[in-house]
Amino acid sequence: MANKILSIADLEEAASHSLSVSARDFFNSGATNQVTLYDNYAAYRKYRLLPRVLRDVSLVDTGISLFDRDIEFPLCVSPAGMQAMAHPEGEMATSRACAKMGVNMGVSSYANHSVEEITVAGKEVGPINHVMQLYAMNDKAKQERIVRRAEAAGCKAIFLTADSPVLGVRWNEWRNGFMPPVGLGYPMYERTSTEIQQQSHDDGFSSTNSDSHSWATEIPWLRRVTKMEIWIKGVLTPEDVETAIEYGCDGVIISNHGGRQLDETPATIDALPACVKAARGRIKIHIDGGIRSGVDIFKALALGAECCWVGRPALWGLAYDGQQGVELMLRILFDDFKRCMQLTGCRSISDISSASLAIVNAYGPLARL
Ligand SMILES: Cc1cc2nc3c(=O)[nH]c(=O)nc-3n(C[C@H](O)[C@H](O)[C@H](O)COP(=O)(O)O)c2cc1C
Ligand SMILES: CCCCCCCCCCC(=O)C(=O)O
Repeated sequence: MANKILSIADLEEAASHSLSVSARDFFNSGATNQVTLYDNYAAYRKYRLLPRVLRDVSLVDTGISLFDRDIEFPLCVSPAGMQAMAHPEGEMATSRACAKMGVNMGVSSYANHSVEEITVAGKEVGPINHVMQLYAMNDKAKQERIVRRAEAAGCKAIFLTADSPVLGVRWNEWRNGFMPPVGLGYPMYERTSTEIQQQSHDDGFSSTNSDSHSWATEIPWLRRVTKMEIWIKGVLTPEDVETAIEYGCDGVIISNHGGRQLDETPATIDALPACVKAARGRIKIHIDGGIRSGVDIFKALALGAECCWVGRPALWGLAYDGQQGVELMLRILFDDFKRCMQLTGCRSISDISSASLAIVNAYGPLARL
């Protein structure tokens, strides 16, 4: 079965056969008109690779160091909620697959398994670092419990999701009357399945989530309650990179939540260069959104990202074949990335730069960056 899946597009297609329409649309869709969802992927297509030839690429080092540990290649799995809707083992299977393939994982606050279960599952397979995704919440005592549980479970960072004061407009959820399947809870939110079923998805989010969040309320508060690194997930502008630096944050994820929050925000690969320029090396810059091949990872690094994250590909892997499906997804991206490095003449991550990229110009020859 596995040998028919050669690309992330193959995996998406295969996954769609094992998901209900409502679950598939929940995972795959973006907000309103799906403009950003599409752009995230399409924007990568305007770059072309400029290979340097006759270089010895027999030994290629794809690794980077992240949270004081080497990972196999510059890719991790983004926090995404409700993974047990894709496979009963949900986030535990994702964690095991990430550990097996030597990459890190983000744990969503809306995970169907607890951070304790997820971290243990991964660590039983091999070395792995986790980060805990967090929303600003109305109930600060509960928010603090999530942070403390994550730290006690060994998470290395908080990824504070900053793009979601309210949920994005998701027509698919309204059309399908989306509800998580009966039996699935949100243990980090201390919500049982029975409680979840009593509210619409949208109402559930707005009842727990704080829309009065701000840099001044969230970051100093987080610094007081944890020693973990603090990263801001959902940054798209150089101005917010600067603010993250002012507040002493450790990193930012250039992200538009996979096109699920505000539609018609820029593709993340288009937002990246100005953010990298503003950062001037003072804060770590990672990226997610629309990354579907090793070539996309290479392009993001060439434009200045230190590491990439993928959301939906892991969900498709899970839906296709649980832990093995997520491993397959990571293997496809690893093999493609390594091959791309070899074919562009890069022996290590530090060899990857904008010199390897050109931009398609509709009116003339390719333009060098
Ligand atoms: C089904 C689903 C659930 C998600 N849940 C969360 C979440 O709970 N918290 C969060 O910060 N981001 C969440 N995200 C966004 C991802 O972390 C990530 O930013 C996005 O999926 C990256 O885009 P990609 O799916 O194109 O790779 C979710 C994404 C999906 C598809
Ligand atoms: C406590 C009940 C809340 C129910 C709302 C869950 C919303 C999950 C949002 C996950 C996410 O970020 C996404 O993109 O989807």
